[in-house]
This record gives sequence, structure tokens and C-alpha cells, in this order.
Amino acid sequence: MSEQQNEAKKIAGRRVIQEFVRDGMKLGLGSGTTSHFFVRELGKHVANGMKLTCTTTSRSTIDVAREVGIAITDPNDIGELDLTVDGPDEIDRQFNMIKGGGACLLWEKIIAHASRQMITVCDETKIVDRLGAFPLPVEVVQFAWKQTERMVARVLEEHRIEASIYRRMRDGQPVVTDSGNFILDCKCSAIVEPAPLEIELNRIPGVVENGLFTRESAGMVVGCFDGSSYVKMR
Ligand SMILES: O=C[C@H](O)[C@H](O)[C@H](O)COP(=O)(O)O
Repeated sequence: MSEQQNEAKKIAGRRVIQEFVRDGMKLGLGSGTTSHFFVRELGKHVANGMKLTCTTTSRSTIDVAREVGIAITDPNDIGELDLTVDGPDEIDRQFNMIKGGGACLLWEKIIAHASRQMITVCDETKIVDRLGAFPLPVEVVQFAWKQTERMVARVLEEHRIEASIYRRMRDGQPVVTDSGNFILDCKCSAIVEPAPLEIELNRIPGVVENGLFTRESAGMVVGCFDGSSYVKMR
């Protein structure tokens, strides 16, 4: 990842705080490198006295938040959130996203839906004309995962999507999510109709959640390589 891209992520995070975060809010903190830059920026405001009640979308974000002095509330004890800020792996101009490159999609979707508003934070490289270059993650229970994989392949085929599906591995071991599940990464041809695909994948027994987020994002805050940023609302 280039230094320029990291800088664009930081710029976007600062802009989110400026435009959307207010004292007293209940916030959902997203996962991944972009969200972590945002959390680190937020830590500076908390250190300067901003009062926030925060919960997170992954164990990794809990660690980053604590590191920068942000207390984390159990999601069961927070009620409805005002705002969740989270990053995509890809986002199109209709605000459809692929998420889950860091295996956090399930908690991310739960927390996004627990919030009155979700804002996407990203650098300009994440914006695409059509979803599908980034492999679509599907979180599945461990039991009979190869059967679930066959059913995922069938649904993708029904959507006329050519796909290669791989169980995600790291250091020779299957990746296990924060909820104890596996991830199937689906390297797809272009995803033309993400909204029905999102629903149909989730109808498969064994699928816990998939990385298509077609309804959640209310707007995007984009950091650019030239140092500028912009906000686009749905
Ligand atoms: O599971 C991970 C999340 O969906 C991330 O928010 C997503 O992968 C984007 O991560 P990054 O900001 O590192 O590109």
C-alpha cells in the first residue's frame, strides 16, 4: 500500500470527523486499515475532551481503539447507534459495496444495521464502475462447508457470474472469523445485480452473511491522492 494511499485514507477520516461526528454521539467503529486511521484520528478528539460512546465491528478495532484511549462499550449495552463509519473493499457509484477483505463482514453488517446512519470512508482507489474485481467474501459455518460452497457456486451460476471459490487461508490454516466461521472468497466476473445476489446468497443454509452491502451506506467520504476530499450522499 502506497504512502500516498495511506495519506488519502487519513484525509478521508479527518473529513468524516469534521462533517459527521458530534459530541455525545453513539458511534460504531468499522474495521480495516481505513477505519483504523479514522479511529486513530478520533482518539485525538477524545483526548481533547470529545465525549463519545463507541462500539466496534471487530476484535482488531477494539485493540486500536483502546490503544488510542477510546473506551469500548459492549454492543448489547449501547442501544441504537447514531452513526457507523466503515471502509469498503470496493464501492460503486450507487453506493453498493463489497466488504470483508479483513473477514469482519458479519459484525460490520450487524453494527451498520444497528445505526441510524452509516457513512463509508475510503480513498479514491476503492471506487469502481461495477463490483467484482475484489473477491466477494461469504462467511459460512464450519460444518459441511464444502456443501455450502457448492450451493454458493450454484447461486452465482444462476446469476450468470463465473466464479472460482476458495476457502480463505492464512499461514497454511483456514481463516476463522471473530464469530468462529470460515470465509469463502468468490473471485467473480462482474456483479451486475448485487442487491438480489446479496439476498439469495444469504438464503443458503450454512451461509451466515456475505460481503455485499447494498443498502447500508448513506454516503461516502473520499480522500484523494492530490490531498483533497469530497462527500457524496446517496
Ligand atoms: O473485513 C474487513 C472490512 O470489510 C474492511 O472494512 C474492508 O476490508 C476495507 O479494508 P481496508 O480499509 O483495509 O481496505
